[in-house]
This record gives sequence, structure tokens and C-alpha cells, in this order.
Amino acid sequence: MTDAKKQAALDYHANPIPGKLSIELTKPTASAKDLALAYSPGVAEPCREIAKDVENAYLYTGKGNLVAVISDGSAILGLGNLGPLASKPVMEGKGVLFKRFAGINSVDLEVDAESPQAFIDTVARVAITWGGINLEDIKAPECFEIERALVERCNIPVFHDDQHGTAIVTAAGMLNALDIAGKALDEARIVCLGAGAAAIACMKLLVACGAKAENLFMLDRKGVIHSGRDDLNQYKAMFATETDKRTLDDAIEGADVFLGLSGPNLLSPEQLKKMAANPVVFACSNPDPEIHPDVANAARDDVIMATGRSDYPNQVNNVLGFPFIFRGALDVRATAINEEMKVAAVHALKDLAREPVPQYVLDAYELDALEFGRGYILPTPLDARLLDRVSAAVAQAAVDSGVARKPFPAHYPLNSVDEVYGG
Ligand SMILES: NC(=O)C1=CN([C@@H]2O[C@H](COP(=O)(O)OP(=O)(O)OC[C@H]3O[C@@H](n4cnc5c(N)ncnc54)[C@H](OP(=O)(O)O)[C@@H]3O)[C@@H](O)[C@H]2O)C=CC1
Ligand SMILES: CC(=O)C(=O)O
Ligand SMILES: [Mg+2]
Repeated sequence: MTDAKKQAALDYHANPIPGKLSIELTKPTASAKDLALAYSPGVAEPCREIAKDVENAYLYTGKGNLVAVISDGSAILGLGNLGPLASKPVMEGKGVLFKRFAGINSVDLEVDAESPQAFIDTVARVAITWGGINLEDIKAPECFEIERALVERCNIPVFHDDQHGTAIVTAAGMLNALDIAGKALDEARIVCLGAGAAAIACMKLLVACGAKAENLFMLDRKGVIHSGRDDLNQYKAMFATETDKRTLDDAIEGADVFLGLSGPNLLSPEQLKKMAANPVVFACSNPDPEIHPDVANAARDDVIMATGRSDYPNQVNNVLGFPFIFRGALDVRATAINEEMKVAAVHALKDLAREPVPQYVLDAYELDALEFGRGYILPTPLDARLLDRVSAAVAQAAVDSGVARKPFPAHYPLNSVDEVYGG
């Protein structure tokens, strides 16, 4: 970013008041009578009802439309471990996206925990407060055990966005991009740079969608993850291949796909030139991709290029997933976000990209035209149809797979966030 853009970003966060979120009141408070309902003595009545039946918390408090965005700051975007407080702008940012795109209220919680177990215990003790938990920017491998333990201990959806949100959006974009390239997922040779939270989940979901394990190379800081290595954790070991390739230079030769979930500027133009025809490059590291789109497009004119950023075409970013996945899950009061719900979200996203783009989206991106193809493999976050398409698909999958505690919402389809509480 230029110095001017960096200053603009700081000004945006600082002015007119610090931060990006505020809390609003939903009930009248103008009179003494109002206060007697909102607080003492009236507030005692819902307390008594919830004590009789915990389900009443959904009726008398904001729990059912409230998601906690929780981080320990150990893997903030691609910036690394900057600690919990430095993660707050990102967590507030996720809250902005929850509210703006799905009408979901959120609180951000930055936890200064001395160990994964301390983090788990802290979150588990306060989990009853919310309708769902979105774990964010927690590094691998700790994130896997943290999510597993919290799923087990909480009876609300617990979802590590960097794993599953990213994997859902990546899989949808990948299916479309390969289709445009004239290639099939089950034949594509895929190189994944990064072997952390996002990378492991993306590769697992791509395999579930049809990618062949023998066509995958995953790399971490030490190079290709192969079966001769004795320094692999159990999550990386699942992707260890029998190969003599050791470096990105070796693995990238003839590859159909490069998926970057690692750090900035790690794929060179020379390496991109070694890929097969019509290469698909998802350089998803934020804020700076593994290869800048301008550099990639200059290196070859047949590349199908995506990044995690909002300021270039083809944004492959979990913002296309988590707001709507939680919307659908909350609206059927799902106890979990399971594989069926994730796959339903993949297909809803993939299919929406093939429909004509509304004029307001073109206006928002200052474009004359946008249609399914190399420069448009996924809907943009500003496409209001995401709210209904993805949420409805997720809600239906929750009902069909038996994790919903309420039927498919009668107030769907959702045309806007103004409709999320029904009529
Ligand atoms: N576009 C999107 O929607 C999303 C993008 N991301 C991006 O993905 C990246 C990883 O995030 P996340 O998985 O949460 O973080 P993790 O800390 O869990 O994983 C980071 C991984 O990147 C690897 N890595 C870092 N530097 C290098 C390098 N120089 N060469 C090879 N591998 C490297 C690490 O290797 P090692 O294991 O050896 O340490 C590790 O496997 C970030 O840049 C983040 O912004 C994440 C989520 C969503
Ligand atoms: C987008 C996101 O969640 C990340 O880069 O970590
Ligand atoms: Mg993240």
C-alpha cells in the first residue's frame, strides 16, 4: 500500500470515533415506565423464565442473533503472532461483516491465554452467552485442538473461520476456476503453499470435493511435505506424499493450481511461468498475496488470478462464507456446522457466480460489465443475493442432516438484512 492508503486506513479506523462497531438499543427507554421494564423490576421476569427453561434465553435476550468473534492473535491475517490486542481491528472487522452482510450482532473477544487449554477453558466458561462462536486467526496446529475441544464442550455452533470459511470459499472458487480453465478437479495437479489452519482445511475440503491426494503437494517453511520427513505434526502428516520433490521450484513445475495460504511474495514470476497452461493461482495471503496480481498478469496472460483482497478481481476470502453460514445455522438453531452444511455453502456460492450480476454490484465496483469467466469466478461480497442463497442452503442442510433444533425458517427467502427477524 502507498503511504497515502496506509494513512487512509488509519484515519478510517480512528474517525469520527475510534473503532468500527457500536451497540444500539432495541427497546424504548424514554420514560420511567420504560426503565421499569428494561431494568428493575421488569428485568426479573425474563430472568425467572430463563431459570425455568434455558431455551427462553432465545426469546428474551439477544443470544439467538449474537456471535462471538474470538482470537488469541496468534495468526493475524498473514501478519503472524502479534498478540491478542493487535488482533482487535480484525475481530471488529469480522463483526462489521457479520452485521453488514447478515444482520448478525457480534462481540469480539481477544483472549490472552497462556496455553491452548487456558484458551479453551476461558471460552467454554462463557459460551452460553452467545448463539455461536467464530474462532479467528488462531495458528496451527493449536487451532485444531482448540476447535475440537470447544465443539465438544459447547452446544452452539463453533466454527474456525480460517479453516472452514476459507475452505468453503476456496472450494467454490476452485471448482469454477478449473471449469473455466477446461480442467477437472480430480485431474488437477495442486500445489498448496502453507500447511496451517487455512491450508489444511482447504486441502481436506478439496479432496472431499474430488481432488486426488496423489495430485497434491503441500509445502511449509521447510519445503515439500513428504513421507521422508520426521518433523511433521499429525495434520501435516495427512498430506505427506511419496516424492523426490523438495522445494516450491520442484513442485510448481507443470502444476495446474497454486493455492497460497502462507505469506507475502513467496511465488515468483519465474515459478508461475513453470506452471501448466491456464494456471489457476489463488494467492490468498492477507494483506499481501503470495504473488501480486499485477506481477502475475505481467508474467503470463493465461493465468486465472485470485487474491483475498477487496481491491482486485476474484476475491477468494472467507467474507463470502462466515456471515451467511452463521445466518443459516442460527436461524434453525443448529447445534453445529457440519460437513453437509459446508458442502451446501460451496455449491450455493459456486452456482451464484454463474448468474447475471445485478447493476448495483457493477456500480459498487465501478464496472460496466461482469460475467462468469476468468475475471469473475465468485460473487462479490456486495452481492445481496448471498444472504438468501447461502443462508438458505446452509439452513436446509442443517435440517436435512439432523442438527437443526428448529424447522427451515418460515420467513425465508431473505431479501435483505432488515428481514432477519422475520415479519
Ligand atoms: N483469503 C482468505 O480468506 C484467507 C487467507 N488466509 C491467509 O492464509 C495465511 C495463513 O493463515 P493461517 O492458516 O490462519 O495461519 P497459520 O499460522 O495456521 O499457518 C501459516 C502457514 O503458512 C506457512 N508459511 C508461512 N511462511 C511461509 C513460507 N515463507 N514458506 C512456506 N510456508 C510458509 C507456515 O509454515 P510452518 O507450518 O512451517 O510454520 C504455516 O504452515 C495468512 O496469510 C492468511 O491471511 C487465511 C484465512 C483466510
Ligand atoms: C481473511 C482472513 O480471515 C485471514 O486472512 O485471516
Ligand atoms: Mg482470519
